[in-house]
Amino acid sequence: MVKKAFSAPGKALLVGGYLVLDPQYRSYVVALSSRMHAVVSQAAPCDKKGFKITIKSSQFNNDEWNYMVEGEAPFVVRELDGRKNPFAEKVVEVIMNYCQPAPNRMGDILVEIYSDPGYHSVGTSILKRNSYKEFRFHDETITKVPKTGLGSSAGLVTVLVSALLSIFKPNLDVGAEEDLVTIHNLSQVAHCQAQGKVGSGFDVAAAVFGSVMYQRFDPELINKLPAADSLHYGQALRQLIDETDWKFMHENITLPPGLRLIMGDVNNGSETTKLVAKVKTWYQQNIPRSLEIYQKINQGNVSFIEGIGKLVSLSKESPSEYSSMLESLNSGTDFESYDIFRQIRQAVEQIRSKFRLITNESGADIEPLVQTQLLDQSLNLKGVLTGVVPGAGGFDAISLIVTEKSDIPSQTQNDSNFSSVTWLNLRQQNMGVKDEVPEHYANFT
Ligand SMILES: Nc1ncnc2c1ncn2[C@@H]1O[C@H](COP(=O)(O)OP(=O)(O)O)[C@@H](O)[C@H]1O
Ligand SMILES: C[C@@](O)(CCOP(=O)(O)OP(=O)(O)O)CC(=O)O
Repeated sequence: MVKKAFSAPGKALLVGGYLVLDPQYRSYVVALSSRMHAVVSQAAPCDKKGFKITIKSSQFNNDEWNYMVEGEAPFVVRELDGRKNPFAEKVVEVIMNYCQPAPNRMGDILVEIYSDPGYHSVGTSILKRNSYKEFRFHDETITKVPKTGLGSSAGLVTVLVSALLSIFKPNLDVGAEEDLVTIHNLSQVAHCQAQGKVGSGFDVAAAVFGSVMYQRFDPELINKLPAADSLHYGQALRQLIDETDWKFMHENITLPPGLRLIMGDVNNGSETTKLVAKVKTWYQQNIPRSLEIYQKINQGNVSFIEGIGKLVSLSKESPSEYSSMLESLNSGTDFESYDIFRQIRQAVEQIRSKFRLITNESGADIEPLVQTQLLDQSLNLKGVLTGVVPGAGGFDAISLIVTEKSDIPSQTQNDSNFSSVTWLNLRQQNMGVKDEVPEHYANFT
């Protein structure tokens, strides 16, 4: 039996929150070392009129979803026991209508899902490992376990699309741009359909392509697809996936050498959809001033991206100058005398001050006072270049860019200002979807 395995990273949107919903603005997304995994295998065909796709998530109280595929296109899939997982269901539906297999000639498919520890709060879970991997096993179903906000659904959709597609397209090569674009387009469609809305898609883009400078696709591409049970769905889907230029930007980026990202989990309390709705209302009610504010934020975003790019270039062109800059950042002495560091700090301050203004005026807690205080105190720690409330903001987390040599947890452990922060054990990892070894997912004890 052929087995294959894939993994895809979680994300942190460092700059570009809210603006990224509009195709004209670019954002900066860092892929993280916490990854989602899928191991897929197919049984030999047997003489039946349909076949079953089983998706198993043993880490979440042995969650399992079984989808029956029968008849002919358009394929409408149903879960045999009425169990809901909209993301899994939409992936199965999208892949079936895109690949259009002959159900009577297919063997049953099993996909086992694993997610790295960073995605969910530890709670009462048990860590199990083998020599290659370690995962946390929870005693509750997936919807009951609190998330940390790394984009579990985007990761799930991306690895599931890769796994199922690899059955129908055995030469699928996740190292090839063309195949990655196919995985991306299919994943965006399934993810939007499962969410019931077309978000910016930066989380799916990072899961597929890794750390990227991202500018979104036109939401109409997905909005204008016919309904999944329509006779034209398969054809429209294939055209959209294979023959349409989505015109989105996904330029690979990397943080400068010697710097790394750290994430602090603060609390579990912000709902992105509510924040987005409040900001949209505020925006509409305050045109043209809101546009000017967005333009100021965008200036900050572009200046941040440019500053990071300058550091990457400097590290290559003048390594000794670069390393003394890092030294001064690490020791906290005089580093503001360096123009590029100042540019990055000022850019982030411009972004943050405008988001504080939007927070006050819209009632959406993008950078609430507690987070302002936390970030300002973080800037005084040794080795911290800058810090933001990632993504939609709120009370969930903070992200800091720090020197590799700094030890933020030990600088903050006895500091009551940081008592609400749990530093997450993850780092940036630029790689998007990648092949894994199926045998590495067995015998966890
Ligand atoms: N490990 C997993 N196994 C199965 N389904 C998962 C897993 N992780 C996430 N999901 C699916 O994604 C949903 C969470 O998506 P969502 O609420 O959008 O959170 P996020 O912001 O992390 O993407 C879960 O309810 C489940 O349907
Ligand atoms: C506001 C946004 O621009 C960014 C939201 O970023 P998060 O990283 O907070 O996202 P979730 O994981 O979905 O909560 C909305 C968007 O781009 O879709």
